[in-house]
Amino acid sequence: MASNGKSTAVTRDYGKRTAIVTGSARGIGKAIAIRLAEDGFDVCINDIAANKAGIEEVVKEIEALGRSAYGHVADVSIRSEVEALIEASVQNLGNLDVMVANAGIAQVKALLDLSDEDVRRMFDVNVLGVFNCYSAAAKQMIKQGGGGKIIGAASIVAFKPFALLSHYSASKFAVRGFTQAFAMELAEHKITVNGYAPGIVGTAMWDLIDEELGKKNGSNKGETIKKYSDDLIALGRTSVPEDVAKCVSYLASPDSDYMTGQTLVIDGGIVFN
Ligand SMILES: NC(=O)C1=CN([C@@H]2O[C@H](COP(=O)(O)OP(=O)(O)OC[C@H]3O[C@@H](n4cnc5c(N)ncnc54)[C@H](O)[C@@H]3O)[C@@H](O)[C@H]2O)C=CC1
Ligand SMILES: CC(=O)C(C)=O
Repeated sequence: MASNGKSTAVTRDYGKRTAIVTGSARGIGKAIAIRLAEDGFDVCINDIAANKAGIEEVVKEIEALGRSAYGHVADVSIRSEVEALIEASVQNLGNLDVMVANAGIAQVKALLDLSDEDVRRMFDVNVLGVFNCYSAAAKQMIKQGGGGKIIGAASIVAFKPFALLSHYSASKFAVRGFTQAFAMELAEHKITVNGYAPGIVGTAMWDLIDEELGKKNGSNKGETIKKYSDDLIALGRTSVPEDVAKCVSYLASPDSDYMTGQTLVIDGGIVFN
């Protein structure tokens, strides 16, 4: 309170900070990258080669906010590409403070129809991809010696699977498991590791899920996501990527310094733990 009795705004300057967000050419990753830039981070935008144009657009949007941005194509399922991503980000933007392992894929298929290749691909991207990001980021942060924050994309299906999304759900359970295990082993290096668990977010991923579930239950485009949202979400609307970005902003900020090993549900009220 100022001496004239009026409250004064608290401004916090955390100095130069950088973050990498994987799978950030679109969707939730893009919203996280933009939110972190608004929070004062310089941001490395990563995605696969097919989304190079998206990477370039997000880089421009962040630069227009007055922050530095650097775009780098890499497939998170390949360890050497993740190592090169981190090295290039450090070279272009400076030391790594926050790694957001956001990239992921989904597939709608009945459990008994899944091939080895379906399961392998899902785990390569969603589990090995997160493991590669967590572990390569941790090594970089330990080398830097100043701690850091590692954050990964889980889902509400990491708590309770959705039918026809079984191998996807299992991959997100594994993300939650790795998040807890990495948190235990990295605490001594002052690195926190947390996850975020969105619910039903209107992105390209749910366009695909809506279309595939619709084919199975005879619904038109847009009807399945509407029905799931109406039936399941207490707050009564489908999530937007910015809902998730606000949660990740907290996990990336010093406000979450005393939290580690947690996976925060941000779903408008579907799963109640
Ligand atoms: N949309 C939703 O309702 C929910 C999404 N999630 C998770 O949030 C994360 C982001 O999802 P969305 O933005 O909805 O998906 P999206 O499909 O719109 O975006 C995912 C991005 O990751 C990229 N990507 C895929 N494989 C990659 C790889 N091997 N290497 C690098 N980048 C890769 C894609 O090219 C894409 O740009 C995912 O991990 C997803 O599983 C979790 C819960 C709900
Ligand atoms: C895609 C996803 O994780 C959900 C819960 O919809």
